[in-house]
Amino acid sequence: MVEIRKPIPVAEAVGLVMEHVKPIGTEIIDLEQSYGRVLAEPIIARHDVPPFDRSPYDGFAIRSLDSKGASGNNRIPFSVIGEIGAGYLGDKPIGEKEAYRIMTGAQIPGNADAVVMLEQSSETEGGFTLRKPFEDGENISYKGEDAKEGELLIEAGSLIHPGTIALLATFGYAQVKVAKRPVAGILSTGTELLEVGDELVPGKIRNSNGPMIKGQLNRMGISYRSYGMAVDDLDACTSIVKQAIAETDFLITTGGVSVGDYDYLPAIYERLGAKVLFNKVAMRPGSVTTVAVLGNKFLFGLSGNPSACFTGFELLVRPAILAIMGGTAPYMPRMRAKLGEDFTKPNPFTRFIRATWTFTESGIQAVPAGFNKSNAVSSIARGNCLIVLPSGTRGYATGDAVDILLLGSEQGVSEWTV
Ligand SMILES: Nc1nc2c(c(=O)[nH]1)N[C@H]1C(S)=C(S)[C@@H](COP(=O)(O)OP(=O)(O)OC[C@H]3O[C@@H](n4cnc5c(N)ncnc54)[C@H](O)[C@@H]3O)O[C@H]1N2
Ligand code: MOO
Ligand SMILES: [Mg+2]
Repeated sequence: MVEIRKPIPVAEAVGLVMEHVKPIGTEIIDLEQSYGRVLAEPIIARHDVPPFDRSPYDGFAIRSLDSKGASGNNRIPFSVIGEIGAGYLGDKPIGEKEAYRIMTGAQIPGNADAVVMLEQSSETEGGFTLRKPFEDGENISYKGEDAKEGELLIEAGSLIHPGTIALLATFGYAQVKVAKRPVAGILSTGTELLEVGDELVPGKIRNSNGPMIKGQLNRMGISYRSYGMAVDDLDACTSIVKQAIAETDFLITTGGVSVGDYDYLPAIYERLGAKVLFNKVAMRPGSVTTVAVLGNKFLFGLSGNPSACFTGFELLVRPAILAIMGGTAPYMPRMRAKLGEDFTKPNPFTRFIRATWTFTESGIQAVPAGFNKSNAVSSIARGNCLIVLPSGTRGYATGDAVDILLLGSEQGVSEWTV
């Protein structure tokens, strides 16, 4: 008798996975290796930025009071007493109608309080003239205007991107405390599978899920151990899964999770004593996506169907990995878009359609990326988002407003909204 599985809503599946996340701990690494890692400490300004009043332009540092009354008809002459390039200091105080020639980034000297851009001056022998008055503070970039010492700038749990690295470098973090990265195990199951380099033979197909999952992990900077491909044999698969979960922090398997005669993952979870969180999700593709937990490790049983496998990874595995690393924005960003094509099929489950979003005159439009069944591989090679069509309606028409989830985005969001 075939097992009848009870589908749970996608949000519930995501919630169950997130409830079982165990943080992986932290380590200290070189700043230059930190791209893509999750910050394990907040960034608090160690000093003011900029650390001194400085010139935002190439020009002349003056005392504003000396420019009072300047106009086209009343040009005021200044004499230049020295030059300050960025990195140098002006040591003499500025006297009446005196100025330093100053370059962008240089510290404002003693009693100067304004900067005249080179373009705002007419150079003369030994100096320049002004044709407009300057205010106290005009063209000064003030100490602390960007960040004040002690200010909380970035929270722990944020993903380190190139801008974060710039901020850390500004405060002298040659090393930074980040979350450790879990190591994934990957196993593709299926007697029908050939290696990528093999010639096709009748009844067989090449393993595309294994390489795809590696790509999805690479995109996140997560390393993995590959356990290759396993034929559908319960004993052999059980021992590979056992070994894999002992050697890695979590295991992703593809295939063998449905109700077929050779779908052995459910039996393997039972043999290992793993707790199955769910084995049916009200989504398509990926309804058979199964997640189990053994000790503090996840066993992600992704579908063998390529589109379902891809979607299961993005919706359930990716946020779990980010949360294991303490990431506080683990979900794909969402936008509203106009559907670019009719989608008339009824929707018993929430549908995730691989699509391309573009910006058009009438706003953001999302067009499905072609053949969209669970077993499709062509459409996963196209597109940049997933259209979300909630269940329980009769269909969708061109122009309907829909949610889309952005794929491949470095920055995530903290709330699951589908
Ligand atoms: N009686 C039922 N049959 C099926 C159901 C169901 O509810 N009742 N669910 C269907 C759904 S939905 C999906 S999705 C698939 C899931 O199947 P499995 O996860 O068990 O995966 P397999 O049976 O191993 O393979 C399915 C399909 O995918 C191909 N495949 C597998 N591995 C790979 C790989 N590494 N690279 C490329 N393609 C792969 C495999 O050859 C099959 O065509 O079950 C439905 N059936
Ligand atoms: O798990 Mo399936 O992808 O819904 O066709
Ligand atoms: Mg199957």
